[in-house]
Amino acid sequence: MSQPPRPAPGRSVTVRVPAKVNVQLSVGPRRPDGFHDLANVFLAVGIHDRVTATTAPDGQGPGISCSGPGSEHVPLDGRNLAVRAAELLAAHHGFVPDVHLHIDKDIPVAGGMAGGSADAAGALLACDTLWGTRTPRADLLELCARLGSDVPFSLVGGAALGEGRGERLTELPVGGTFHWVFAPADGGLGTPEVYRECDRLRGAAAVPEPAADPALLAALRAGDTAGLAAALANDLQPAALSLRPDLAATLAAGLAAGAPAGLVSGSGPTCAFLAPDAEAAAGIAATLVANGVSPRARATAGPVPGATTIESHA
Ligand SMILES: C[C@@](CO)(OP(=O)(O)O)[C@H](O)COP(=O)(O)OP(=O)(O)OC[C@H]1O[C@@H](n2ccc(N)nc2=O)[C@H](O)[C@@H]1O
Ligand SMILES: Nc1ncnc2c1ncn2[C@@H]1O[C@H](COP(=O)(O)OP(=O)(O)O)[C@@H](O)[C@H]1O
Repeated sequence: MSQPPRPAPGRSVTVRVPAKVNVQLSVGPRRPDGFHDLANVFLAVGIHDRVTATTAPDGQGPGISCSGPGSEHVPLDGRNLAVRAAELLAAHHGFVPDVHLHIDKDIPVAGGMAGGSADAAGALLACDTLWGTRTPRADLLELCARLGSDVPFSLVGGAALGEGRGERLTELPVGGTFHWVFAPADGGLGTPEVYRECDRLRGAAAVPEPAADPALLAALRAGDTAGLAAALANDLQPAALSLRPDLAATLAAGLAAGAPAGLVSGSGPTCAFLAPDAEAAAGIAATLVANGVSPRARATAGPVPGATTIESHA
């Protein structure tokens, strides 16, 4: 094994990485490998985790710590996707990583907003910058796809259509800013469990191949909130509602508070609502907090950029 370029101890790089909402999640039949082909229209939104990579003493492998809401549910060992990302990047370049990773979480954990994927993409970018390994973008995207289906999008951000498992991205033009309210729920939903429930609910019914909705893509391109509201669709929503029937009341409460449309974000249980503008979004979030439906409801907007270095002392 070769040695990494070794910045002085204590050098650090901080990357911020956005959450996502799936404005369309079209799920095809279960594949022989257990995954499902998707037409997954991702939008990156302004809720971010921060990943800081700091040079650590030799020979210890990656260390990990985590702060912020829900951090007690994040594994602090080799199961952590950020740790796996650092190990994978180091192996790609042929060395053993000596790095400490700190994750400052703001993305709801196990919430259907790709928090773990964000941390993986953030760790890849932070370590690549800290180590000066200058990994080509195409290689970084390939490493992302090995870490998880959603990880490439966390690196890229903006809006994109994910095909295959969701890892094959085509960036999408967006003609404006969309305003959102996110209503996190207590507890999480396991992604594999939600896909399994989707298959169970479908039973023997024929499942069409997944396809992106042209009306939804046109609404994104035009920055047309009403058009996007009419086209929002999530094939995993019936499964998430079957596992968490309480989410139906959250969706109804968001509409009652004035949102033109709402849906479960990805595999859930976070619910997402579109709003006509920033002021309306703030009002809907305040209502959901005040009536106790979602004490952590918050307003934000998208699209926003993918993983971005915000501090470098390397
Ligand atoms: C549902 C989505 C929507 O964007 O995200 P979340 O809402 O959970 O964040 C994604 O498809 C989740 O992507 P990600 O969380 O990266 O999944 P992976 O680690 O690749 O796979 C975890 C498990 O989910 C299932 N899975 C995932 C992707 C896919 N196209 N088909 C699947 O069936 C498989 O059971 C797989 O073993
Ligand atoms: N860095 C990480 N942050 C959050 N969860 C992580 C991380 N690494 C591994 N996990 C695991 O991944 C699971 C899914 O978390 P997350 O990615 O936040 O949700 P989702 O897949 O619903 O978007 C968590 O239950 C946790 O056990």
